[in-house]
Amino acid sequence: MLIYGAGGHAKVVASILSACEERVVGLFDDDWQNVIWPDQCILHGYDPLIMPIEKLIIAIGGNQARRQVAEKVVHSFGLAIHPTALVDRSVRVGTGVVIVHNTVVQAGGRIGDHVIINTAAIVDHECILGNFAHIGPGATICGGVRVGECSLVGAGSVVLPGVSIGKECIIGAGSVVTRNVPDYAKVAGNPARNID
Ligand SMILES: CC(=O)SCCNC(=O)CCNC(=O)[C@H](O)C(C)(C)COP(=O)(O)OP(=O)(O)OC[C@H]1O[C@@H](n2cnc3c(N)ncnc32)[C@H](O)[C@@H]1OP(=O)(O)O
Repeated sequence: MLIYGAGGHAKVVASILSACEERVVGLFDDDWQNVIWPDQCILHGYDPLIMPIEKLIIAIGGNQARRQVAEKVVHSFGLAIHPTALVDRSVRVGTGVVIVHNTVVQAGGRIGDHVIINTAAIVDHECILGNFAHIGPGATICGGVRVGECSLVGAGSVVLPGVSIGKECIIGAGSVVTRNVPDYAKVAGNPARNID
């Protein structure tokens, strides 16, 4: 597997791949000359001609940055799903998705492309997560929730059943989201309110 990015999230992705006994054979980073990476692999700026048939994961936590990289990458995308993640077999998982240690994704879910479901998050039944969404560590997304493209649900937040979060929203860490959230909103607190 190739990974793009060399920060903290990339280390988590490498840990997942290692648990899956999959080797990181190359790492792309825009600042590759300054990258110190513990394992031996090719380090380079993005180049579509390097190992063109190897799959790639964009290991960048920032949603907008991950989307920008996806627009230029020519490689096809892989998946990184930690063996401790419980993903119901009915869940439709997109491409480039990263599902971290000790997560649960319940029946009937749809996970868009390049979504991150971070450590110990719970995504309950029939949730729809848009492309490039990020569910932060320890967040609980109750049943039937929608999270729009490129939105972040901050660490430890709770989203109540059936709530719809628009695109490019930020839900502050530790929030309780009780009502629908419009596109581009930044909300936080219990109950979550606009903080822009
Ligand atoms: C592995 C990983 O690390 S994955 C990382 C996942 N990331 C996260 O969970 C981080 C989520 N980010 C946050 O919670 C941030 O605080 C944000 C994005 C909501 C707000 O950040 P900023 O835009 O910089 O806002 P800022 O810090 O200036 O705060 C604005 C106001 O909102 C309040 N506020 C900020 N965050 C929160 C929060 N999580 N809950 C309640 N209130 C909050 C602040 O106290 C401040 O209130 P005030 O104006 O009365 O003083």
